[in-house]
Amino acid sequence: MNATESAFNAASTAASPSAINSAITYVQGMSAVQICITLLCVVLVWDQVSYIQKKGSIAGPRFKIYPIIGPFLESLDPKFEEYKAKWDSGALSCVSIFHKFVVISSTRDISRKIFQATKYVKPCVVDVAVKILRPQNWVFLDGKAHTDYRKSLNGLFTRTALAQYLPSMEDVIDKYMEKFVDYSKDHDYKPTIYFHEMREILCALSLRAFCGNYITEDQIRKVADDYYLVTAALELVNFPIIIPFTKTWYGKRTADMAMRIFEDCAQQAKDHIAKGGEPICVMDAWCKLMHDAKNKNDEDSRLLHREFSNKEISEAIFTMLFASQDASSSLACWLFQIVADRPDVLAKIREEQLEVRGGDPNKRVDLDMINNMTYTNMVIKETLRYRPPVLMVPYVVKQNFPVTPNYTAPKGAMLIPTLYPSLHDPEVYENPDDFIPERWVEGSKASEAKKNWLVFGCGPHVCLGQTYVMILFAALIGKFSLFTEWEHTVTPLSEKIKVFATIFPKDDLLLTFKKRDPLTGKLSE
Ligand code: HEM
Repeated sequence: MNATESAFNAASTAASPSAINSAITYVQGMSAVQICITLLCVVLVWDQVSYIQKKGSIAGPRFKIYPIIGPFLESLDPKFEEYKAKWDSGALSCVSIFHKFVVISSTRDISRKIFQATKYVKPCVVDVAVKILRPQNWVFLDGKAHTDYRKSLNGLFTRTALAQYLPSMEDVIDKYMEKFVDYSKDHDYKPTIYFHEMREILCALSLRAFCGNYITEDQIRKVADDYYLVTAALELVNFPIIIPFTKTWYGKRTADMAMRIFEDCAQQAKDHIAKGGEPICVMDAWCKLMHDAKNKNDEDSRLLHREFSNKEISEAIFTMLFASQDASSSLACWLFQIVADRPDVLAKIREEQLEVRGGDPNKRVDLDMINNMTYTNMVIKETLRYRPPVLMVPYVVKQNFPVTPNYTAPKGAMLIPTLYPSLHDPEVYENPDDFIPERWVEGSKASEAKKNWLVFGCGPHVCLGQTYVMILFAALIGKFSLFTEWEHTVTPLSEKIKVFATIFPKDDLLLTFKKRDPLTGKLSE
């Protein structure tokens, strides 16, 4: 240590206690009110300075208009139009709610970069999700642990695996066609809200596909009836501690109930496969993969060498239900509305559906048939583009992330890639706000623009169920088109977007169904 340094240290150690003493004396001279006001001012200034620093050069209010809370009240009732204004305000924009700093990306390339930046980001979940989905759940894994677990699940959603689940899914579709017709009949064929019915059919379809016949009708009804409690508990803004009789408490109770059912189903699937049974659902397929892997030694099989416990399987199945339920219900609502409003589209679907069945409407659905549903598939793709169920996917920044050459997202910030703008990019999709299934013909600009197709995300967390969605919806809309006639009552709110985890028509979808003869088109009551 040199002389100057020792002198400086001596001076500062000597000065510190006296400075502290005078500060203490000053504070002691202040009244309680003065202390509170001073603390409040410090917090307010710190909140604004920290916001301005994190914001840097990106779009967003120059300072927090509502100190501390930011636009918290708006976030309780999110509006599509407000989101859109935010995306239009810049490639990167920000808001700050309480201590959470949120950065939103609205361009295709930045969004893709975020989805793929595993070094810097990981999916962001609300605090209470860890309690409801359980801390050891695979969805909370990151990096290599996540990639390895994903590899063991990917095999459950290949086209070949999905073909095995189709027969039981078709049974559910048949049952619900009758149910919807009866429901409309009970309401004298007057338009009725079908938002809840769509959620129920999708829940029943998922549960049958995931758990096969191990889950009973009563159990399906119970999970389908109560599932909305889980959605409500996992809303972005919710109290992080589970207090009895609050939304989060009901949500956890429902999730625990569903996982108990899934645990029993998992054991039955294990027994079925051990006895040499063929897989007919996701759980069977998982047990079969584990069973077959025992005799193989390639890298992918090694991941399945260990026995996944019933509890673990039940937790993974619950995440699949959780990931699928809202997004699939959103797609169902828009698809039934859009097709009903466009009789020319419905007529073409019907024509194709008869054609792929060789003129026999009662032929059971199989994978070959689905592969030939070119037009039906284009209608589903266009619905997903026109009304993408998931608008944004929240990620959290693990370490300072240079998102662009001019902006680094700070560690701890929420970073949200947006999907909607890429899917309404006029450079790729001419008249992006029009519904045009033909834009998806093979070789077209839209079908070649793979980078814009962000409906299911991209990168290591890309949607596990994307192929399942395309197959399921082709079977679903195909059968309903052949065997039912449904009418949609258009209201001024039908085309407006309501945000409820995913997106839905603002009038909750007014429909009525009648039974239809698939060959003559004759309606019966
Ligand atoms: C129309 C329906 C659906 C849409 C639009 C959709 C969309 C998405 C999106 C945008 C993500 C985030 C991807 C990312 O971060 O890169 C995701 C993840 C996921 N989805 Fe879907 N999804 C749908 C249906 C389903 C279904 C039916 C399943 C059932 C198996 C499912 C299972 C998952 C899972 C497990 C993840 C998390 C994957 C991971 O973290 O590795 N999704 N989905």
